Amino acid sequence: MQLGEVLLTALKQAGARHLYGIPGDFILPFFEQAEQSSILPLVTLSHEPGIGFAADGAARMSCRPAAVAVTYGAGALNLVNAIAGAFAERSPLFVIAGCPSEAERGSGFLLHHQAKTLDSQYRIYSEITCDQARITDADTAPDIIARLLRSCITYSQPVLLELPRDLATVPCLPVVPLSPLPFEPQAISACAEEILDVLSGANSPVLMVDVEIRRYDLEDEVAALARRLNVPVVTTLMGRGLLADTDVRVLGTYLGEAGDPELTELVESSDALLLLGVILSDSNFGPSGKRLDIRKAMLVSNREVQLGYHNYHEIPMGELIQALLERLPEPGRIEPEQPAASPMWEVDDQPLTPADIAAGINLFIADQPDPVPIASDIGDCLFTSLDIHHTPVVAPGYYASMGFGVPAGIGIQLTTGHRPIILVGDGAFQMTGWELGNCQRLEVDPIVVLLNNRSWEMIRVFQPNSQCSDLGDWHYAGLADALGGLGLRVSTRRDFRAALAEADQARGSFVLIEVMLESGAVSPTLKQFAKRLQAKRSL
Ligand SMILES: Cc1ncc(Cc2csc(CCOP(=O)(O)OP(=O)(O)O)c2C)c(N)n1
Ligand SMILES: [Mg+2]
Repeated sequence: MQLGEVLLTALKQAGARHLYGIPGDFILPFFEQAEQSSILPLVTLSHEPGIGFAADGAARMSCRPAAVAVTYGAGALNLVNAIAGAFAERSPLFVIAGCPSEAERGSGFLLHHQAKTLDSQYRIYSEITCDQARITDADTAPDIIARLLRSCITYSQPVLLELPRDLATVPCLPVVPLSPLPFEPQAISACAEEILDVLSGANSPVLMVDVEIRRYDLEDEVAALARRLNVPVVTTLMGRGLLADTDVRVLGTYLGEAGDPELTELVESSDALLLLGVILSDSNFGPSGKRLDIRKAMLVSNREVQLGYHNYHEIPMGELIQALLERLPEPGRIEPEQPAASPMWEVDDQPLTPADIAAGINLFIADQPDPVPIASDIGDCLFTSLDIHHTPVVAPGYYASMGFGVPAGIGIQLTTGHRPIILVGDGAFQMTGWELGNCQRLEVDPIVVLLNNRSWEMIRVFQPNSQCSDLGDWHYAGLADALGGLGLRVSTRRDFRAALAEADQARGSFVLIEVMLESGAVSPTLKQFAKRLQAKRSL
């Protein structure tokens, strides 16, 4: 096989389902191989940020690595922000960036697409990937690819492979996958027993879960652990929607003083907080009323366990959860929780609020036979998604880059086959919403709920007299037809309900429901969140 085909085969064997990318001359031989070999279906969008967010959405929802291929310099550097978000939020993306051949490097010319030096791309990516390598010959290529795949999967973070344009087509031996990184079984046992000691001696233990339990595809195991521990379960902001496909009763999302007071008190007064897969970020803990005493918590994250004043190293979360389960009795029969009665929703001519959007979507999801995954962008749509019950949600709640929602929704439908609902504000839609123009060609048909408040409202919440936040009214629903979809502009609860029903029947093309919000209409959670964060910053 040729090196490019060996790489595609190894990516497929590691779980990648598509190759996302935008070509350029430095990566063109590899693109040709991808097209001709069909080892991985090639997905192109219109702009590298879109490609990165789509691959990220696919990786997060499938719990498998996603592959992204771009050209040298202009392509790879255009992709940087999406990869930085994947790095921060622990999403396993395998980035293949074209680069000059040895002969071109020695030409003495400044090469097109080069930044400061020929190695600038590599150095920039070293800041947003957990491992990097440049292929220099076919002999070492299989081991390099095997190492990068193991790093990508082990740490659930992006890696960079630089592929010189002249090497994609050289003959190459297959990749032999590396065995998982070693760990110490005794350390796993000691750690599990210490955690169980702390939990059994506690008065108010609480289990908090976050994105890593999905990244390592451990939601079912965590659900079994929650049943056996029989302790209250909450998620972080980023972990919203976790365990939705299990029978575990999740009490809700911890939002500190911006959230439910009882849940906040339960978490902040706990004397044994087990943080499984939790990222200690300001978005997850910023609005905390009193500073969480992390020494009273047990943090399991990134192959480390922090317990009181000591740490365990190289503790794979899956191995630890298995060790805990082995030491806990099977639970008694648990009555499956009756699904919460869908809130009665007045279908009237009242103007829509963000809370109405969540209520309408909850009712829509309750009527659907298939799962309805949610992709949310940043803005008040993220806080609106917190009120959407029991469905998997993918959102950049920590790195918080705008533009994630629409492309991520496209990637989610490509990888799961389920029609997603995409929540996006008008500002973020202006950045990457145009990728909807690719839906017909890609045969995906997401339902997009666009919160049009004609403003960067989240900016205005933090800076009320902001003039620059005014965006004007772009009439987004009117653009849908030109992009190959159906556009519906709504402003009342009755209209929104009818639009969702119409969208449900309109398969085969995206449906853009443009929700007109009154100026200043924001979710109570965003208001509280901003107030809390500002109060802390002014200390
Ligand atoms: C790539 C990037 N550039 C700027 C920013 C900073 C920001 C965070 S939220 C926001 C306004 C979002 O406006 P939108 O209309 O989408 O939503 P809403 O607030 O509900 O009205 C900005 C500019 C971020 N997060 N990412
Ligand atoms: Mg807006």
